[in-house]
Amino acid sequence: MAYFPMFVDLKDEVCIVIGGGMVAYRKIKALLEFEAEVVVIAPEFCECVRSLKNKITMLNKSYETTDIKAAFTVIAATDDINLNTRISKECRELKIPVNVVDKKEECSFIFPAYVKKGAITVGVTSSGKSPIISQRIKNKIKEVIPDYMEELVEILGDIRDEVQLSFEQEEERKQVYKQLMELGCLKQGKLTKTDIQDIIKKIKEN
Ligand SMILES: C[C@@]1(CC(=O)O)c2cc3[nH]c(cc4nc(cc5[nH]c(cc(n2)[C@H]1CCC(=O)O)[C@@](C)(CC(=O)O)[C@@H]5CCC(=O)O)C(CC(=O)O)=C4CCC(=O)O)c(CCC(=O)O)c3CC(=O)O
Ligand SMILES: NC(=O)C1=CN([C@@H]2O[C@H](COP(=O)(O)OP(=O)(O)OC[C@H]3O[C@@H](n4cnc5c(N)ncnc54)[C@H](O)[C@@H]3O)[C@@H](O)[C@H]2O)C=CC1
Repeated sequence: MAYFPMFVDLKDEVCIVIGGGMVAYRKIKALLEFEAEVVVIAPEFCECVRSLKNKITMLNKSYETTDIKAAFTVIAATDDINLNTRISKECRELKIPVNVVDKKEECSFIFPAYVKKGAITVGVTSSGKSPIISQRIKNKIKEVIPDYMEELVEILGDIRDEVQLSFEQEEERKQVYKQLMELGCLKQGKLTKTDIQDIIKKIKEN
């Protein structure tokens, strides 16, 4: 059985992390990279979590059921197995997606190992079977995505409306993107306005 990679927009969504140890820290770092609004609840925070104090809200207390009411998602990352199980149950009752760091069966979603380059994200999962293998595959993938892809994806993203308006046929639109992508890779992301207009013109004329 394999898990489906569902990509979620976390920008400004309230993500509540219960627990303030190293595992929580890893999850917090990931959530912050995707611009979530992170609230961390724990009676004790490790040094790493404390170092993020300007980017997160820290509530120095033990978990209570009412804490999760307004959450978009919850991460149960305490070292107390029974508490993690309770948090999972309470989230499920409220239909809040929950991640539980010590029990895959209690998660409604799991974290991937990922590579992020601007808007490009590659996520790897072993569906809970071996995080260390996911980590290894991620490190290999990191080596093969050129840095210029970040810039190129922005350029191609910015012209979508114009291309949509200029070409009626899907096949023509596809040709525009394909040729721009190939030229963009050749020029390591440095596509100019003239490059774009030339390709659009050439395809219009055909
Ligand atoms: C199910 C899941 C739930 C979830 O956390 O979402 C889960 C669960 C558990 N992890 C455990 C252990 C380790 N986890 C890591 C590392 C990562 N774990 C991550 C995700 C996930 N871990 C989800 C499945 C992901 C998948 O399918 O691949 C990553 C990918 C993402 C992240 O953490 O954000 C991140 C790599 C990030 C990166 O490098 O990019 C390492 C390696 C290390 O520490 O360096 C070890 C030690 C080696 C080992 O055990 O393999 C244990 C046993 C704890 C114990 O033994 O006490 C459990 C509990 C269990 O197995 O039930
Ligand atoms: N999913 C993953 O990737 C991994 C998961 N784990 C699991 O994660 C668990 C946590 O690991 P660490 O962060 O290293 O543990 P830790 O002991 O460093 O941190 C636990 C945190 O939980 C907090 N906590 C305890 N009771 C609480 C309560 N009632 N309310 C709120 N917070 C509470 C503590 O104050 C502390 O901040 C481990 O028990 C292990 O089973 C371990 C390795 C990887």
